[in-house]
Amino acid sequence: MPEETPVLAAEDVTKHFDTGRQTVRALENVTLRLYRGRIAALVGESGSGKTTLARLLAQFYPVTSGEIRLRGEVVSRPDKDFYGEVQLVFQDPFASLNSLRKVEHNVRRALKLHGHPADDAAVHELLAKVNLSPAAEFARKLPHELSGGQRQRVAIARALAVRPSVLLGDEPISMLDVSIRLDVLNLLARLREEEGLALLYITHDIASARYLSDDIYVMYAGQMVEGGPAESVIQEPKHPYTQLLLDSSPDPERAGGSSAFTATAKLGEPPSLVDPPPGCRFHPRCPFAKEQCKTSFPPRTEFADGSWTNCWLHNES
Ligand SMILES: Nc1ncnc2c1ncn2[C@@H]1O[C@H](COP(=O)(O)OP(=O)(O)OP(=O)(O)O)[C@@H](O)[C@H]1O
Repeated sequence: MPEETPVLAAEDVTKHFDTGRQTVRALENVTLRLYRGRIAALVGESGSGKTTLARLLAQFYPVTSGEIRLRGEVVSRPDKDFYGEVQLVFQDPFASLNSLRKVEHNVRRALKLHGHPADDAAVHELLAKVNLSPAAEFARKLPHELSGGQRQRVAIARALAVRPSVLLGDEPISMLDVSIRLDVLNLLARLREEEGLALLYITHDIASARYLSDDIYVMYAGQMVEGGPAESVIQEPKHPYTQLLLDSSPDPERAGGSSAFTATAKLGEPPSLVDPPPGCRFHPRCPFAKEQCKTSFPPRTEFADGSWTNCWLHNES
């Protein structure tokens, strides 16, 4: 990952939700950095904290500890300028669209809100940018008159209207028909290229992460366990959990194969985050777990290929 200052970063972030009766320890000391013109994928099972991290990055709610930094500066209270830079794209495109108003209204509103020219030409240009053409025709439709993929394109156009430098995509294709998922991924890749956007792509599908991203981050039960250049993480996964994810996602292009998991790959449930296992939260499912793993979370070990992991198997101390 590059040396330059990240556009947006979560630094050593912890998030606990206090629900009154109990505390959900959703994220523990997690760091993730997004760079201009790069796509980072965040992968992990359901409940690993991916959405929570995206929402912290988008400043939907405050961190329990740690920092969110925009171009190196700590963001203490999000304002209009922050949302001019950071936009979220949800799993369900309806979440960010006013379903009672036409596409053009939805896009125009975002343009106006951030002080950009909001005439028809500006609206049509954005629709064309997300491959909705003829733009004038799509502009006059209501969200429910579109297919899921078209609706997600409108949601992306609406996010782009703000001219952000960061786009956070929370499972942006998982509700779409399989046949058009690739189109939307390709659109995101093109926007990264053409607009120099920093992109976060959240998914539980490590194969699509490999397809789209430059960097991959792997999270398990609220702990960040591995990260690095996508090919290093895929071809030489260091953390047993990453190996498990790969083993349960067959990929003919991946060289070799691991591991101690083939027999046990689907066994085990992610732990409770109210009373999570101490140490490395993966240890109850890990066939390589040592005593140390049960008591303390390991420091990061870095590798020559640019990847890193937090795993006692790779730490001599
Ligand atoms: N507002 C909240 N109050 C209490 N607990 C919460 C809240 N938001 C999230 N959690 C809990 O935090 C944990 C992480 O949830 P999160 O939605 O971030 O996971 P995820 O990896 O995005 O999963 P999914 O893929 O299912 O969306 C879960 O145990 C969830 O129940």
